[in-house]
Amino acid sequence: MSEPADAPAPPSSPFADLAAFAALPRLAGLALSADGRRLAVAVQTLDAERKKWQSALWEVDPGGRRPARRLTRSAPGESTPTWAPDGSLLFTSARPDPEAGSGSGTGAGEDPERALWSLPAEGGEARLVLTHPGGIGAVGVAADTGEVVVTASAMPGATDAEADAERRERRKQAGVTAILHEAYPVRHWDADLGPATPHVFWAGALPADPAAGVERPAVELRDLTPGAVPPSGAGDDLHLSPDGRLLVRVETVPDGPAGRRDRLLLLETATGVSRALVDDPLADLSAPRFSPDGSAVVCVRESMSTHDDPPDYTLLHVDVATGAARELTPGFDRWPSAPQFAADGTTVYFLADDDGRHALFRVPAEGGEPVRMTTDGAYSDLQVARDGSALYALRSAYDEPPAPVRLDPQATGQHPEPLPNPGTLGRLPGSLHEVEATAADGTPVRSWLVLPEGASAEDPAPLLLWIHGGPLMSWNSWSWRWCPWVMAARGYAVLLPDPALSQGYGQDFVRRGWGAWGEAPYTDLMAAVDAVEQRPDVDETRTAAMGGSFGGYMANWVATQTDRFRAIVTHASLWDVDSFVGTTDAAYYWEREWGDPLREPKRYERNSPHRYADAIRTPMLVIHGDRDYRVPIGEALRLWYDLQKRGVPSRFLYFPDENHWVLTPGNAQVWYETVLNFLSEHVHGQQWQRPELL
Ligand SMILES: CSCC[C@H](NC(C)=O)C(=O)N[C@@H](C)C(=O)N[C@@H](CO)C(=O)O
Repeated sequence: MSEPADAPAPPSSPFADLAAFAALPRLAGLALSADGRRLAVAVQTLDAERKKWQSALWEVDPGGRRPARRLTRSAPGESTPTWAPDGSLLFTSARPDPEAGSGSGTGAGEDPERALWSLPAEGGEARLVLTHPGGIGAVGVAADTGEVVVTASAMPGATDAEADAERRERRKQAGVTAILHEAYPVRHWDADLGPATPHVFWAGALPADPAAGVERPAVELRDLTPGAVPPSGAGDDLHLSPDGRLLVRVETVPDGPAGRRDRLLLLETATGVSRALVDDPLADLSAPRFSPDGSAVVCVRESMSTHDDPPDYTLLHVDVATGAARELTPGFDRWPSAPQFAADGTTVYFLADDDGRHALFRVPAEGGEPVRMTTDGAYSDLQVARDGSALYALRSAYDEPPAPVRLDPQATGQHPEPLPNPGTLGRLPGSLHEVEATAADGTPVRSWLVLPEGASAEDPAPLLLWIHGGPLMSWNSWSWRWCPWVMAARGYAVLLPDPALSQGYGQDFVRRGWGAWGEAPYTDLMAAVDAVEQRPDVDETRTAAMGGSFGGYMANWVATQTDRFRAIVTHASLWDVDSFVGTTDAAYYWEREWGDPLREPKRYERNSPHRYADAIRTPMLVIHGDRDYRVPIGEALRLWYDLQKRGVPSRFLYFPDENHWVLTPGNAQVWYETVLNFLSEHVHGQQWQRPELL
């Protein structure tokens, strides 16, 4: 948690200048080399034209001594860093092959698809390793042998890359982009599913660099999933055993006429023969990881939610030979994720939301009590040193963007050591506090509160309630997309509450809001606002509310229930829950909770904001991207029409080519600019300023 330092705030905080904010480096995707001596991290920065974020790979010293250094550079950028046991660094990139024409498959004059590249251990130029007409997705490397699997989308009926490329070309030449679906679902986030389907391909041992003048041998891809069928295909969630003999992967299978669920498959890489490892009709399985000796797999089991019960998560320890599975975290009242074995296989590390943090835990592989190892912050990309000496991860917090850290594999209560990296920020324009309110039923509701510099009883700050999405999530990590510091730099206090349905407070806290989104989640939010409005440094007469996705649902709901806010911003929001559930990319996910609207209309009638549109008095800013398949654009179109029809002062910021998020720097800047101008108009009573570029 940050407290204001004695030194005055730098006058030119990047959070006060949207262009400078967009230019801050953003870190993601950490990878530790097999010898534990090198870390690679992907760093996004603006491209030369400031039109897109470009990802490059940087090396970070695990010892914390040497400064980070940039390893790769190209206009399309590089991502998915993965070390091979020989010390070479594999990554994916859509950069052109300097040797195009030598049989690499990326022809001159065409935009190449994302391919697999290798940067030699000793440095020098990266070389192109393999391509596929559908582009390379995930990359898996066997820890001991260095053998490689990749995922790539293949056209139906194509038996090799040549046939695949030919089928794509025929569609292109004929001007056909249509997709014929015969099964649900048809879209995912912002991607159309089909006609190509993801497959897993075996690349095996990658050939060593040839001698000068000798042509590089082509890598043959063998399809390990020839039966992958639309719409789901073979996903990216997979892991190779250390000896490369086995692959464990998540397979999505039909669950009823229009439902899907995920099971674990075990596959022999030499033969492609596979068997179900965990196939549970009442649960989704994910995140499988082999033990260091390959005899066991640890994975996440998510029980399928029902009309009455939210999902619950646990870790399974599965014996590879017999398929016998046992729960590793029974009775643990948090939702474990991203499990991994310790170097000696005796312990499993995992992450879980806990009390406004995304903490690192460990549990004995034999089973036992999970132990929380970290105090503050949110961890991801955990890397286990093979000699057991250290753990590495990206750590962020509400007041710190993701950065690499070193952790002790044993200690609890850790404040890990930060490693030199290119993403370190200067001072933030305010301070972060943790606050607690009490709901009407006595349940504690905790929130983060960002206070701008100078907020005091003499000069109280206007308040912005920011509601998180999910809804089964928690405010616990840095967000570039929902950055409260941009608001703090303009003098707003920002309240980030975790109401009923949030993760990290136990199953009963989720259950309080299940199927009743307009009840406890809403009243918890109001309790949190009531409590901070008592503070002398917060101005209870100048308040606004905003949220995205489920948070947008809630912003809409708030608009229908109270006039206490001066303005409401609703991004990618659900308005008519019935139409949302039927048109989102995974309708079956939501119908488990909400029910079929024709047979069980009650929840829809009680909790859908559109039914209470007549009650809205608060000015609203509606924001939506047309390529949002999670919350389809129809929600915003109808909300906007309903507001206009009723004469509610409102504006609609429409992004024709953005998705659920806003992913380009220019659009992200006008997103913040429009939101800030809308707040200035209604919270501060200033003249509306139309952003110059809109
Ligand atoms: C862990 S909560 C479930 C997320 C949910 N998943 C599906 C399959 O729909 C989801 O995407 N919910 C959105 C409506 C939402 O609120 N998304 C949040 C979080 O991803 C957002 O901030 O966009």
